[in-house]
Amino acid sequence: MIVTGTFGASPYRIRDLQLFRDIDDPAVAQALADSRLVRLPRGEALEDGLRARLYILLAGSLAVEGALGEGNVERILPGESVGEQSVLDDAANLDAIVALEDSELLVIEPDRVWQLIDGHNGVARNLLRLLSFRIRATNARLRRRQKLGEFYRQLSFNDGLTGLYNRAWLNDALPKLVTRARQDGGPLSLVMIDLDHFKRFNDTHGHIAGDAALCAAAGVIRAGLRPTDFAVRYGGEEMMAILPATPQAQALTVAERLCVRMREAAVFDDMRLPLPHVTGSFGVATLLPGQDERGLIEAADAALYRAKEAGRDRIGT
Ligand SMILES: Nc1nc2c(ncn2[C@@H]2O[C@H](COP(=O)(O)OP(=O)(O)OP(=O)(O)O)[C@@H](O)[C@H]2O)c(=O)[nH]1
Repeated sequence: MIVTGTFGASPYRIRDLQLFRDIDDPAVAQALADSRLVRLPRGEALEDGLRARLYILLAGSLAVEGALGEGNVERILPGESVGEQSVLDDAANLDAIVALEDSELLVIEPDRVWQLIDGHNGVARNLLRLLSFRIRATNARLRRRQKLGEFYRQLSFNDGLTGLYNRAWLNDALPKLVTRARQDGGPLSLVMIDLDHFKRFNDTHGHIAGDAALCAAAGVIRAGLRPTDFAVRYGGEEMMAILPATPQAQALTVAERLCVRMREAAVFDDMRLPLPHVTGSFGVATLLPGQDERGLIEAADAALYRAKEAGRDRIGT
């Protein structure tokens, strides 16, 4: 950063600067006459950015990476200012300010800023307008970020292939569902589902056809549940249906329905040629008093094992 002179000796005029918009008072220009001008070569950072000063860009352009960080860069163009908030609350300016091209800035020391605010209503009004604009812009950015965060959160809870909830979702949601069931004293059932001889299906028809079969099975499960139930891909070719407020007998009916529909579901690969149907084995368990989510999963797993042992394509309890 190189000091190049003073504002009074420069060709710049206050009417071109946002903070002095609509102010045609020679006293304001006079108050700025001995304020320094500095040159910031392209790529260089404003080193004394930690000091509470007001900078007005006269030529060039700046990138300001604000407190929101993470690539949230604001571009400052000639006539615009940075640092006004630091001057007002006398706090360090933590923004990283870098010249995007060779730039020239007017530096106004905090005492001078206050002098201008106290002495000229127009400056105070313009400053309020600038701050209001910044608050609005920051709020809009935060809202966008919040929406994006929610979008990625949803994405991180879904299985990319089948669109069902994934294991991360299960780890987060199942303990809550168990706690709620305990508090309400209502039943909670879980159906563990495993596609039969899926290795053979993959080996015979290829992995892509296997993916299509997984999607078809997921579609059967999703379509066969109530809106209050949850369909999860537990891992590989294992899926799960979580049935809140559902006693064992009703859960068995649901599992039976899914088993029949899976047996009948058409599976297509990319060539749109129908492939052999896949079947599934189902293990049903209902939350017992004192049981936690782990115990519930283990009980459903054990029931699934019994269905496999009994010949597959059926329900185990
Ligand atoms: N196409 C495809 N296959 C998968 C995916 N995830 C797991 N698999 C396959 O699923 C198969 C599971 O095989 P096993 O665990 O031996 O079970 P199985 O052949 O279904 O046998 P049983 O469960 O005893 O009926 C393996 O071949 C895995 O490669 C996937 O995302 N896509």
